[in-house]
Amino acid sequence: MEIIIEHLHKNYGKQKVLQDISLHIPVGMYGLLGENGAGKTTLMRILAAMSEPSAGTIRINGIDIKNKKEIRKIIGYLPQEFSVYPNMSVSSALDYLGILAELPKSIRKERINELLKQVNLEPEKNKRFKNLSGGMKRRFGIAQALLNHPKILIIDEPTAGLDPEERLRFYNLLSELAMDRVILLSTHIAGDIEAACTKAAILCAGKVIFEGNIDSLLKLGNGKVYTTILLQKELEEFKQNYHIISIYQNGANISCRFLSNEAPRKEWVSCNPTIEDSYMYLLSDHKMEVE
Ligand SMILES: Nc1ncnc2c1ncn2[C@@H]1O[C@H](COP(=O)(O)OP(=O)(O)OP(=O)(O)O)[C@@H](O)[C@H]1O
Repeated sequence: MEIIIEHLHKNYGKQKVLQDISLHIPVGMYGLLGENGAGKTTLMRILAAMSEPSAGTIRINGIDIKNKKEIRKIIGYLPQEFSVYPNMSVSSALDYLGILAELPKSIRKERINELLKQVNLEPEKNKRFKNLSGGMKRRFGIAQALLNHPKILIIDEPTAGLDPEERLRFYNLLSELAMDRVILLSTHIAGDIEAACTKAAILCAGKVIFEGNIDSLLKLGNGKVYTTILLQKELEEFKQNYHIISIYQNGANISCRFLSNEAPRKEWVSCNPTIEDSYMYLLSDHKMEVE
């Protein structure tokens, strides 16, 4: 089970939304990280056979992406904005989607009960969709994506709007599902990738600027992250020279976490990078190269 993408390009008119993307996505959870507009949804829609590439090849479990009918049989897709008829109950909405997914009537009821258990929505099965919490709606979204036992699951921004507890529950569910599947999930939150994935790719303005293990992503920030104490009046000038990650006001002083390529100064304290730090470092370094 794998997704192999080679030299993929996608243009919308003159806009080059994806440029020369080559990725190998194996079994397990794989993160696709990037800022708003980086091209994550565009890539996912192409992989879900809902949009056509402008150039390049994609094979999913050896099947060419051009073979849309076969591809759709092995893929489950949860789009960023997923909704069903708001007044339908959870179980009848899943039944309706099961009909659309061409699940035979003889197995539909059993499959839906199985899925409701798997995503922990059984107690909610008679609730109207519109009355589910944000996290429950996302879990419903996973259930509908799993209707056909897909070996590949593509999930766009899974935890947008979820509270930390729901987010954790959602990732635990995905981890279970990733044992024997390819799960590709997109996010603009670096912490999500760290919590859930072993491998990731980072997209910036339609190009892959990193691909590899989370550990090697983390290492990119080594020796680049510092904290220092500034006075309020020093902050503006400091901002001009360094990429600030966070600031914390403490009376007249400001504690500032920032990125630097320079040799450390005595008033700076070196920090171990978080995945967010390394991601910010990679993005700012890439943008400087482009400028
Ligand atoms: N159907 C379309 N027609 C024209 N341009 C599009 C279309 N879909 C996306 N784009 C453009 O492609 C670029 C990438 O959009 P995309 O939705 O793939 O980014 P994203 O990384 O998923 O962003 P977000 O995190 O905000 O969802 C954007 O500039 C967007 O405006």
